Amino acid sequence: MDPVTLKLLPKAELHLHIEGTLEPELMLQLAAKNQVALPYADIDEVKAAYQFGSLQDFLDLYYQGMSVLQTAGDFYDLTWAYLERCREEGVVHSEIFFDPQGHTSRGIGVDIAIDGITRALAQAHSEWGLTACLIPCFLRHLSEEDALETWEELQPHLSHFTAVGLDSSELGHPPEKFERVFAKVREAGLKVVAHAGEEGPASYIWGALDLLKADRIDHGVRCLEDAELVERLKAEQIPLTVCPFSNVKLCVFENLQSSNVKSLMDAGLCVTLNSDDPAYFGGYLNQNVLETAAAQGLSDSEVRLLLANSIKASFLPDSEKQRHLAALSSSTD
Ligand code: HPA
Ligand SMILES: [Zn+2]
Repeated sequence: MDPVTLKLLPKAELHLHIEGTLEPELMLQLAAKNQVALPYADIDEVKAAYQFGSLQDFLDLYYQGMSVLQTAGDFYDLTWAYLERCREEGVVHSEIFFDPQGHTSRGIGVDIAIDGITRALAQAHSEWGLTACLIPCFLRHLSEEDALETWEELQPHLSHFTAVGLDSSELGHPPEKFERVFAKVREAGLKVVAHAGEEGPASYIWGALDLLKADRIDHGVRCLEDAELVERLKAEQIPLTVCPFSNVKLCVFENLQSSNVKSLMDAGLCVTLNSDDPAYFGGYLNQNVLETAAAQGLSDSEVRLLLANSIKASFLPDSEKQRHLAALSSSTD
């Protein structure tokens, strides 16, 4: 598919960490403003540091990078820059993760992050009609107790959230560690999403489904190692939010050619493509879609199916889904 056509097609992004949209330029600018010391002299040094051998390598720099975010205005600027990118790329709806514990652990209250992020979301909605959901995630390398405390801190802000997620270091931190806190999340009427089967085994996807009752699986690419799991994901059409550039940068796959996007689609699964942490992984949504389609040999109708899946798998109301799906199917290239 050509880039101009892709830009014009309505699409949703469902796996995007707002802290992972922190471009090196803004990172250095905020570091100078807020007097936060970073181990980089200039933008080239920041970019040169983005060579990751694993998820943990990335996370170490990701948490360091977010330390420059100090004020509500900083969170606003960060979010606004991403939303402008959505406008340019024809993303009509975005479901945005943020990591409360990545901020509270360094003395920045959840209210500061939420204030800045939601101000930018409201402005994009009023200026060009972009819709968004905000999804706080628990950091799985921290304790259950820490997640429970964070859940309490989020209580005054629940009306801003559609779902709660689970992210950070996967291996050694299976979903069962967070069964009780996600029971509270569901009792509060929120949806559940969880990173699973990125670096971790297929059993973590079972855990996310059966114990956390996840509505969607973030990444999930290792599901193909378990035929019974694939049957379950297919039968229930549980969406997978796959992030091709992320998977290559974090060495889950060697390159886009060896990614399993096409195999997941051929297995009848509800696959969506997403950018995860685009400032760190080398590209935003449309570049992920275009380069993955080329590398995997996807036809234009398969690309359209991925975009339709992104709308269907979103947490938008049915009427909004129907509106976007109608616009997608009426646009011909
Ligand atoms: O891809 C990811 N996996 C786990 N945690 C994360 N936090 C930001 N990005 C990621
Ligand atoms: Zn992610």
